[in-house]
Amino acid sequence: MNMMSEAAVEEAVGAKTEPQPPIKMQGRMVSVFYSGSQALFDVDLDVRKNQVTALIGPSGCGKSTFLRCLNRMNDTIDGCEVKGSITLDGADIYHPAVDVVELRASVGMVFQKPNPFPKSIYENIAYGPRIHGMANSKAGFDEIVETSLQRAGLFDEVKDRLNEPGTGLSGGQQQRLCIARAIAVNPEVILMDEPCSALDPIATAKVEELIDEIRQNYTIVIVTHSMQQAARVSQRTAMFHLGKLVEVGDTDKMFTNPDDQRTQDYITGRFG
Ligand SMILES: Nc1ncnc2c1ncn2[C@@H]1O[C@H](COP(=O)(O)OP(=O)(O)OP(=O)(O)O)[C@@H](O)[C@H]1O
Repeated sequence: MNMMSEAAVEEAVGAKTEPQPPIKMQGRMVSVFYSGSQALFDVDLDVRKNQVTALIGPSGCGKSTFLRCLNRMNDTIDGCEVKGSITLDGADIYHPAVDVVELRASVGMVFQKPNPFPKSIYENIAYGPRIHGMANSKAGFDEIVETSLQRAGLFDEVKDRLNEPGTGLSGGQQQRLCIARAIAVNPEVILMDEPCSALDPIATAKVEELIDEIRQNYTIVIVTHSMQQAARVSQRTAMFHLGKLVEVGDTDKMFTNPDDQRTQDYITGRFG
């Protein structure tokens, strides 16, 4: 019998389904407890490579809690316990042999409030690469600093004041500095917890443009309260409610034709 490959069958019938990018991170049955009180319930969620995945849902639904599981930031919270499994390229990130400092370089994080170190712009970027021994000469670090600032779309604005304090930049510039700092240690995934909530609309637009550009090279997971932002920047959206993952799907579908009534109610502003 003449068997056709799956791709050939799709071509023959004119199927338009785009192949999904490979899975970069995978959460299975992820539950989180704070001092025994359960905040996240059995979450199964895949994060796909070179996509932006948006986590949405009403306040307190567990978005940040799930985000922090992806680079073990919850380890830093007393009384917090994570159950289930989370993998990066198929490897368990909670395995006892995992070096958490290395993990957090591979899975970097950008916070709600820009938090540059109280050091120069240059040192904000060079600090991580120095700890990780990524260069062995001044020229090597100069190159990392320039490339990271370029990638974060900030180099032209700061190239003449690299030795001035990072805290002297505008809020939007500080947030792009924090993105450059995450980029400097060669991450594979960048987690962003409401990265624009402290920024004005123009700075927000710049960071959103930047997110769209850098996803070519990285995988991004973003927590946002802004439905417009989720719709603008993400390819996949995951909706949380009361600690549970309600549904996840292509952003276009989630915002036009979600399967779950709770998603419909949330995106149309009926609750949250
Ligand atoms: N450090 C903590 N200690 C104890 N409980 C916590 C802690 N962080 C979060 N929680 C609880 O876990 C639940 C989920 O919180 P989480 O911050 O993950 O939600 P969220 O969806 O990100 O909320 P928001 O949109 O308001 O930031 C909430 O009930 C919250 O009170």
